Amino acid sequence: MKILITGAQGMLGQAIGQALTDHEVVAVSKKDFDLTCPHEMDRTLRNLRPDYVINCAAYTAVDLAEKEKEKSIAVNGSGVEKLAQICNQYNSTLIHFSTDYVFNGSAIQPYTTDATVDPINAYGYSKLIGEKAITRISGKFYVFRISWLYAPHGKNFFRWVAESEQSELSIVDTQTGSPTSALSVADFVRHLVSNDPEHYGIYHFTNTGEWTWYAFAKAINEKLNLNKRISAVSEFKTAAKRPEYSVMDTSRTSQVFNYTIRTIDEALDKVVSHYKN
Ligand SMILES: NC(=O)C1=CN([C@@H]2O[C@H](COP(=O)(O)OP(=O)(O)OC[C@H]3O[C@@H](n4cnc5c(N)ncnc54)[C@H](OP(=O)(O)O)[C@@H]3O)[C@@H](O)[C@H]2O)C=CC1
Ligand SMILES: Cc1cn([C@H]2C[C@H](O)[C@@H](COP(=O)(O)OP(=O)(O)O[C@H]3O[C@@H](C)C(=O)[C@@H](O)[C@H]3O)O2)c(=O)[nH]c1=O
Repeated sequence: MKILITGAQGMLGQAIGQALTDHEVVAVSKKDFDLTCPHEMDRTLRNLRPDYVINCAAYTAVDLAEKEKEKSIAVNGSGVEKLAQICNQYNSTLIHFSTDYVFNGSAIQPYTTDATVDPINAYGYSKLIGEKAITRISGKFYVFRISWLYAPHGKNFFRWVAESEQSELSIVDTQTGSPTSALSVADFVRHLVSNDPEHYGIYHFTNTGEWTWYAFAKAINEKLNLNKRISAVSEFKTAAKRPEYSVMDTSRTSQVFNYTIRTIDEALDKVVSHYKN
């Protein structure tokens, strides 16, 4: 397969690039494929005619988005809309990633894909605009809502806990979600590209199980033998609100794609082992 990966230098883009070694991959980053430059995107797809476009490019600064709403929408909303149109025009299947932050967090059981969306921060709102545009344009598309992404590389919570010089961390235990390894997402994408059921739509992909950020930090601390003192707090002041509960139901994804998803604990073990080596 000929595959274009956008946002290839980001955390997920790198992980997916490393997982797709059996395919002809063209990896592009913001400087040559900017979601806010339709002509650049059109030219690339016209020349390349990829079977798949895996869009890992996004505006992901959750707190900054509160101040930069327009910019976040230009990338995650209008930019994604344009990309979906261009994929349609050149008959490429679009694989796109959205977020658990499209939900308001008031649920008490895992969100299914048809649960009501109601983002409570600007980033979630901008991602929802992108999802809706892709669905409206239709065509050959997969949107995977993922959550709390981390990896041995890139900027993420796992690396912050592992590398912070602070010996004591105070972490919220009032938000619950499913930390998801970018290595797991990449493995799933590899499986999808080789076994595409052409069953397009919106899906949830997370490692299975749930932790609070505090529980996640404790698990990282233990598995890496960091010996930090980690305490639970009920509040950590941030510019953007975060959902209190954003666990997503992944059962449909497992069924449709015939794929067993790793648990949060197994996935963390794997990231820890990569991180150490
Ligand atoms: N990180 C997380 O916890 C989660 C992420 N997601 C989603 O997963 C996807 C991948 O996220 P992740 O890998 O963490 O994100 P990163 O921020 O690590 O990577 C995103 C990449 O997109 C690039 N980018 C930013 N703006 C543009 C633009 N206008 N045009 C082209 N490229 C651009 C960034 O470049 P530069 O750095 O130079 O700006 C960066 O390399 C995103 O869709 C995100 O919304 C969903 C849930 C959780
Ligand atoms: C630095 C710090 C953060 N926290 C809290 C704040 C927040 O609730 C939680 C995690 O903080 P982060 O800023 O790493 O996480 P955040 O940027 O909210 O992560 C989100 O990113 C976007 C892109 C997504 O799509 C989401 O799925 C989610 O992964 O930890 C503490 O409790 N103590 C601390 O010292």
